[in-house]
Amino acid sequence: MRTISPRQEHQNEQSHHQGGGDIRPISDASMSSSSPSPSSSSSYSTTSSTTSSSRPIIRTHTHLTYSRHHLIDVAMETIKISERGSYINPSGREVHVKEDLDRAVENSVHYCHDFDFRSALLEGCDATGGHRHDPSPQKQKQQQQQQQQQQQRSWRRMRPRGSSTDSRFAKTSFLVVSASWIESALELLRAQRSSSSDGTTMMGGGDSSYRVGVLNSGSGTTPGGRFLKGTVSQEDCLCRASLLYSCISQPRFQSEGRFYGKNRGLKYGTSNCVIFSPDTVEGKLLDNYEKVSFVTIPAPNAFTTSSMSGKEYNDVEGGENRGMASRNVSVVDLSSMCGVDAPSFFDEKLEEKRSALLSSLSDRIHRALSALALGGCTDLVLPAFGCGVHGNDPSMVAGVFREMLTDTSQFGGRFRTVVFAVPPCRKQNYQAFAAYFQKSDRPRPTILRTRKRILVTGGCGYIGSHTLVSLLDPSTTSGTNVEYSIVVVDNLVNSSSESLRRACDVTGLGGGDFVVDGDDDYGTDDAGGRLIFRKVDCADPSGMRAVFDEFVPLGGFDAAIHFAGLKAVGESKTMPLRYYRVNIVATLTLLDLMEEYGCRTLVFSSSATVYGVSTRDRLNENDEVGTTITNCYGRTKHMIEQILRDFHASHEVASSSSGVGGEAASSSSSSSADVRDPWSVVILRYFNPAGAHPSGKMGEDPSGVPNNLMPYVAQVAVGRRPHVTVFGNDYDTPDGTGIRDYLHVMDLAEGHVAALAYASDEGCGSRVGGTAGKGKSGMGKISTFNLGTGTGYSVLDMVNAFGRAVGRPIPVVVGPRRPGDVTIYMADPTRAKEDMGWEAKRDLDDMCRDLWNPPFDCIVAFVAVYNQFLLNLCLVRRVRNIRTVEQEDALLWLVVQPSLVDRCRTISSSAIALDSSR
Ligand SMILES: O=c1ccn([C@@H]2O[C@H](COP(=O)(O)OP(=O)(O)O[C@H]3O[C@H](CO)[C@H](O)[C@H](O)[C@H]3O)[C@@H](O)[C@H]2O)c(=O)[nH]1
Repeated sequence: MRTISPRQEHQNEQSHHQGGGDIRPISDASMSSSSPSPSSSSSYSTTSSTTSSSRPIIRTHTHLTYSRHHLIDVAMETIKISERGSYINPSGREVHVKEDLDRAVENSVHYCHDFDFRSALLEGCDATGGHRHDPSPQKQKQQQQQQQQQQQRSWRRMRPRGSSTDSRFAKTSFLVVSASWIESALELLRAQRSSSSDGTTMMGGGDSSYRVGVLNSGSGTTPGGRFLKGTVSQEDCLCRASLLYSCISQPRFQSEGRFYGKNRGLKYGTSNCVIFSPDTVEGKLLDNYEKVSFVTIPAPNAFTTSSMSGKEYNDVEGGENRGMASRNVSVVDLSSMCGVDAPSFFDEKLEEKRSALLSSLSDRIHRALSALALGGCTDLVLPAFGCGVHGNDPSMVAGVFREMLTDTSQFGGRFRTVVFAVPPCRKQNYQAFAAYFQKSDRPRPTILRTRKRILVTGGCGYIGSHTLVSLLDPSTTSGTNVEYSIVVVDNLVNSSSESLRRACDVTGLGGGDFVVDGDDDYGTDDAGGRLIFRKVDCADPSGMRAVFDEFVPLGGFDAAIHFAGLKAVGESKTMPLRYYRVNIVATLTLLDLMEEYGCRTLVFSSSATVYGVSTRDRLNENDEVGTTITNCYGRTKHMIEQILRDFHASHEVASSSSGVGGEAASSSSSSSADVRDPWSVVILRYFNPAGAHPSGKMGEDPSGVPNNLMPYVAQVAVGRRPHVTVFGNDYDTPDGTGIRDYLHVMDLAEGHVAALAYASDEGCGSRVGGTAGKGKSGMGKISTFNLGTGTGYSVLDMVNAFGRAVGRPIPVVVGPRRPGDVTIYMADPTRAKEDMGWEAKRDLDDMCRDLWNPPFDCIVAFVAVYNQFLLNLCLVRRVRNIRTVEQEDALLWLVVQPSLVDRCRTISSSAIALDSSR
């Protein structure tokens, strides 16, 4: 169990926690300098203000969420690499970094708070690194001369051939990317290198004279922030992924008056001292490491201003901001960047504080850019400086950067490419920077994908886990502007978190590391984790509250998909109270918390069973529901639909009575929220889901005897059961057996993506999973959709189709009708197609083929059991040595199915080969 609540954890980290992003484990294959495979990466969120065809394309890998322990291990390994001076690369070769690392450490420069960057830039040299505290003028002069000579030597070594600090480019090329900083730096290096080698040119010409510099929004008091403690601020991530820590943690930066010494001596805030670390060894486990320069300076902290006056802030925030105007640092016009919030800032005191913050921000950004320019950096990777837990307004920060970097400004043309890298989880930061670095006469970004965080209850089950695949798969959501990160809550009563690992596996998102289990002290997904798991019962208010609380600092949830609940029709008849308690209470708990935390978009997993015993062949959403339902499970679904309608209606009443002026509605808790967002609810009535993910790695795994037809048929096909009992062949249908609307589970999964887009007004529902639709918006509404194909198949159709997929007939025995079964149950799916643009794409053969595709891992597991069995036979010659039910079950499979044994043998050998190659 967690020993510290995520909220506490977040608060504890606030002083150094910058907003995450570059979790880049030392062993992460994506560190490799080779191009990422399409399945493990996605290119997105690239906004450029130039039309240059040769601009670097930043590809961003999926961001993984790692346990804090893992991150600490990575940090320790980084330290060891620094000490050892070498590392073993992925090919097993020892790569020596010592020489370059020593040089980077030695050449790291400290600029004191009064170092005059402006003059240094004008002179085109870096001067001395600035020592303010020299005791005598004579000694100071002597020291300066010495240092100048030393620096000149250093710069001669470091400065790229053919360039000087005052070299200028025709134009700076800007990019805003949803990616991590190191990743962006690596891509810049690759892009520059390829533009040099293939003869095409970057802005300003492609040659080898480039140096990539990264702005590190660092801790003022502790080198590397808390990277040794496994946290995920920008600095933490940079220090794990490079050898920057060795450069900034040197004792000479700790002494009084120097960077850390100076900052530690301040009562409030941080100073504007700067450390420039040239050509720091970066990318520890790349085949060959790269060299990137870093400038380290703390970002001003917006929260500091709330506890003091603007004057105080100016005075104490390093104490160096006084007199900034006299150093002629350009301060951006405040009114131009106040956006919609502007009026609230014109409170006199707030205005004063904001002005002070802006001054400090301008000063620090100026100093950071100056240090990078003096250091000969031609291409920059910049963060949303201080826009994480330091609370700076991203529009303000982007505005300051623009003021300093664009064409006519001070650094206009000073750099060749400037990449603003914003971790995917920081969509507001991304949008602010995209807005500032995209002018109307320049092409709009073709894709501006934002990340939405979705809470999925019951996500480990059959339909839930397949839906995760669709939500995570870029090809499913390619028609939308969004990308999803998912938090799954599930009590695992009837499922396993293994399905999440499989979901990650089939989407190429990183296997087991991707899943964060609730039983350990793991970090949050501040770095943009795509799939997080919390083992929580949806009906447990405190457990669920902890999950909502945990994600508040990260922006909370944009929507929820509610799968959690019990679903066995037969069981529900024998334990009705359990069904009512679990299904209804879980929903009420979820709704309460969604309301409280302002998450107002819900997709609910209902069932066609709510239509009850209908006499209509094709059911549409306006048909009567509820009156003829034959089991408690179905009634819980119907009741929840009713609850959702009542709940939604109550908000419509509240918002209409609150009026434009936001007059109080009846309930105080809802009235404040009602003027913000309307509730959008989509109820999905599933018909008969069947099939599995085509990879064969996922599927339905019912415990005990399957209730539904297709899982039962599958067990007969593998010899686990002798035959299928057909429940009645005297129905009024062509072959006498019942007809149902069977739907491929991946079509059903895509129906949820469409529903989410529809409910959230993403305007792209028409492209998700189906053909042309109108893509209407369901925002603010409650809508109900049938998810079915509109085509019916009889029991015998299904059994025969499966027999075709398997390659032999499936034995059937005709039995009596099953009580409660109806003759025909088919969907009229027109509304889903017209409103959400969704329709089923897969047919009966797809369903049977994918269901038959046996899970690879499962076969390998059986091979292991089979081998164990043979061993036992040899040793003891008694079958009794097979000890577990699973072993007996597996043995039964293997004995009954010799063909499967053969397949197992074949696959077994390739599995061994696979293992040894890893
Ligand atoms: O061993 C079996 C199992 C089923 N059937 C027949 O196969 C058809 C499908 O039966 P399922 O149990 O697979 O599915 P149902 O249509 O009965 O019910 C399913 O679909 C419903 C909506 O159509 C509800 O969602 C319900 O919860 C869900 O179990 C029926 O004619 C049934 O009589 C057999 O002949 N033999």
